[in-house]
Amino acid sequence: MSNLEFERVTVRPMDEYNQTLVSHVHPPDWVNPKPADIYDLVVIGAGTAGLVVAAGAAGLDLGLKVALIEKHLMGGDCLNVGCVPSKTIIRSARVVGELWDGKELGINIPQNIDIDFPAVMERMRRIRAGISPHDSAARFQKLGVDVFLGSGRFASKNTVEVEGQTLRFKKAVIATGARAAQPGITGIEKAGYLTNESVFSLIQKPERLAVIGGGPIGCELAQAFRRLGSEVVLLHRSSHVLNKEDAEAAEILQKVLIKEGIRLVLNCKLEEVVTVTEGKRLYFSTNGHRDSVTVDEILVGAGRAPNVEGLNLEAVGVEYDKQHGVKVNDYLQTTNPKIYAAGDICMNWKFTHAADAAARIVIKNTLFSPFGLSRSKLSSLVMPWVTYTDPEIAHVGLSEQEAKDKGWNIETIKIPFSSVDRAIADGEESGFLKILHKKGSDEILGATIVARHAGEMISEVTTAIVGKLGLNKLSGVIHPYPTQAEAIKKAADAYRRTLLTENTKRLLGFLTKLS
Ligand SMILES: Cc1cc2nc3c(=O)[nH]c(=O)nc-3n(C[C@H](O)[C@H](O)[C@H](O)COP(=O)(O)OP(=O)(O)OC[C@H]3O[C@@H](n4cnc5c(N)ncnc54)[C@H](O)[C@@H]3O)c2cc1C
Ligand SMILES: NC(=O)c1ccc[n+]([C@@H]2O[C@H](COP(=O)([O-])OP(=O)(O)OC[C@H]3O[C@@H](n4cnc5c(N)ncnc54)[C@H](O)[C@@H]3O)[C@@H](O)[C@H]2O)c1
Repeated sequence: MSNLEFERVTVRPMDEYNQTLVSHVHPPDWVNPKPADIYDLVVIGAGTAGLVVAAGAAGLDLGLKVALIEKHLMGGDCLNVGCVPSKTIIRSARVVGELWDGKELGINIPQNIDIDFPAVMERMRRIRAGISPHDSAARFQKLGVDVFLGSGRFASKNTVEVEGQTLRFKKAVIATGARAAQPGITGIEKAGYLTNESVFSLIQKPERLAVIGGGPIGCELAQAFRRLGSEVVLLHRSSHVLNKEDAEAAEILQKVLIKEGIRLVLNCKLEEVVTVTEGKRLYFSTNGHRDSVTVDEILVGAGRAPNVEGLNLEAVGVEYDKQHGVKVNDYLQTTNPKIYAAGDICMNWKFTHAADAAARIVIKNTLFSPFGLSRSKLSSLVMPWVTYTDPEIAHVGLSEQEAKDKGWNIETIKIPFSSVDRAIADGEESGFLKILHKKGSDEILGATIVARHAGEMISEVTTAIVGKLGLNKLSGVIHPYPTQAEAIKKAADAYRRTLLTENTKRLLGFLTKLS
């Protein structure tokens, strides 16, 4: 790649922090190495999935030759325009949420909280730059990976081209991720809008912000911007936000969003966006009523589009579609048996930890499963996820609806946090824990937690599912008092109480009287 092309890689604003970020994840003076004769693995895309595959394969010290190709910023969405910047500004926004609760907790807070939006964003840029050495070109080079900066494209059944060089591979991995899907609303392209790729470059707070899409991106960022001082309208197509979550959980979050001053429009059909002197005007209808709202900025979080373009997948027999991405089997193998895929490019679970877990499967299946023996399967993963709103909504395993759809006989135990002492002390009683188990058995099938730190709690349930620890075992686990995680023990105890039939109760009563 020529230096001129490198210079075009910028992350706005190009302050000292973003310069540091770029110097790590797309160094301007990087010189692509001379390719090896043949690579055991060529990985296209250096987001979480690609990085984990490359580091895992090269880091084993088995002398494997691994090439990693990245066209933009190593670290992909997670580091640059996803988890890291979003969670960093959510942290600042949480302070405001805490202050708003101050009066209830006996602390009088001044009417006007002074929010320094530029400082919030600068802190985010500083922290992101500070984390970036972990995903840097230099670190991967040290690990023994040949890092190529440029756009990767299959040239033949066993070669990939990057910046005029040809890399021969034994196996290849597509880890090119996804980007914000275009919303397809009349006039929106002309009016202009932000996505996750541009919103973290803001240095001034938008006074009025419309967020399109009430998925994880929309909900997390709508709440963060509201708390950081923007007037926010959240426009969502369905009857509740976070479609993939338990409706009761979403309902709790919706109440909080509304209480915090977000205008929430559900069942929203966006019709048109027009630029007027006052700003960007969005016309929409909801439950048969036409309405409009005028804002300074529009943020779109309306799903993802897989990065399948420009890879020349047809030439290597890799099937894909533009909505769901690269087609893979349970072993993450594409329709070309030598080519695998991992992460957002091919999976419904679009999470960093899912990309990481998939990358580990790919390492195993490409390098350590001779003749296809002992391959790992995607379907064997137990996948938790968390939406980092306040309260957080965490989930693992099956939902009630999925269990019903499968025709499974299930029981649900629900523990409201209003019955958990620590949550009461914290003034955080509105959430709940729901655990699903097989009817007539203590086997846990899934759980949803709505709580300020639900994300920290869900791993206990995940561990129980993975380790096949049923509710009987969890009931014997001592949970420190007072913690919100006691809700899990309460659920386990509640299950054990269901084992007490009238006869056993009578027998126990009788034995107690005798002793
Ligand atoms: C705002 C936001 C917040 C999020 N928050 C969370 C969170 O809190 N927790 C969580 O688990 N997940 C979160 N996610 C999701 C998470 O970021 C993704 O699931 C994860 O980054 C997927 O990793 P990946 O490696 O599959 O793809 P990506 O991270 O998208 O990486 C793909 C890489 O491939 C490169 N590439 C594409 N085409 C080519 C090519 N032809 N040649 C070379 N390189 C190419 C791209 O430039 C990119 O760097 C969030 C996402 C967003 C947008
Ligand atoms: N905490 C996390 O783990 C986290 C955070 C952010 C993003 N992510 C990942 O990123 C992915 C993308 O997030 P997302 O929120 O963009 O996608 P999403 O698909 O989960 O949600 C987008 C929502 O927007 C709605 N929508 C689409 N077009 C619309 C329109 N024109 N008007 C109104 N509503 C519309 C959809 O019905 C959908 O429910 C997610 O799948 C998630 O896995 C994860």
